[in-house]
Amino acid sequence: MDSDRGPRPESPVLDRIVVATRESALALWQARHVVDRLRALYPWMELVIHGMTTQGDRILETPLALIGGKGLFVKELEVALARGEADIAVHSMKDVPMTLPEGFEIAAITEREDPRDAFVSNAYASLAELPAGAVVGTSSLRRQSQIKARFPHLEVRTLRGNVHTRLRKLDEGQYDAVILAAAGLKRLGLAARITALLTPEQSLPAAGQGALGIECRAGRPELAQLLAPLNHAETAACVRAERAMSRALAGSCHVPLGSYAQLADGRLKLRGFVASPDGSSLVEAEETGDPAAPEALGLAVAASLRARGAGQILAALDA
Ligand SMILES: NCc1[nH]cc(CCC(=O)O)c1CC(=O)O
Repeated sequence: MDSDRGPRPESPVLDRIVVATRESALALWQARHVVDRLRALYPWMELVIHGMTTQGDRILETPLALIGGKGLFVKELEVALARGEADIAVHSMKDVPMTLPEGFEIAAITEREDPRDAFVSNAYASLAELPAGAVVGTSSLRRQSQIKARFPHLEVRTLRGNVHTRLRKLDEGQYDAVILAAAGLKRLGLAARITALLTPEQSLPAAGQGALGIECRAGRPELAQLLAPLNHAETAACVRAERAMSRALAGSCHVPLGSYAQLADGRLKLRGFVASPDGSSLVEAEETGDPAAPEALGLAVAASLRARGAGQILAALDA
């Protein structure tokens, strides 16, 4: 029973996968990327993209931290999975809450694109060159706290919307510079807009930045098995360490924190920071551990941060 999609197994358990995605240009790129990879692996498979608008896309002016966080980009896609309207959802791992709701799993984490933050400006070459009072656009507490701690003479202003909207607001002159994820710009063919890449010392990335996660309902082993080849083991180890650190510090987008792991010489190195939103307090820590036990490393860095005063910063946020 060969179809025009090429040879297929005698009796496939699954011959159609519906992919739920948001409809921003970046989300669609990410969904198509996963579809292309699945098509290369399973040419006989029918692959359907199911575009959806989420709360996070509808509420555009308010900083996400004030309206329920980045989970707003994920929840509606999970409802589609729960209802059986879609089989998988493709997310930027940095938008995925640190604890998934019961009944869902991340079946694969794809190879990381550039995890760094990018400085984008039409007039200045780098953060260091911005004059006192220059206006930098970002709505991420993580980026804001680091800029305020390291470049206290700059003014940080809210910037929301999808990648194209943010660049338009820069080009209209509303900001002297904006900070965006390099991964998003590169995926959208906008790498030429990157004025400078920020080093991890200037702006430590968010947990999971640059990696995609493929989510499905738990308890679908036949689906999980089809997705497994898309998992990139090194990226997954890094992202698991980063997320464990963030989770241990009650990570959400209400908390300015960053977490960034790298593999080198068979060891996993994880750096993290926690800061107050205005950057007046910022603590950093770094530990090295076994890539086979990434969560343990995440917990170790969280403990180091607490030993350096992260607990007080977190307590002040709750107050
Ligand atoms: N918060 C929105 C978001 N989620 C993921 C990315 C970029 C791609 C990625 O990190 O995988 C972006 C845009 C940005 O932060 O500039």
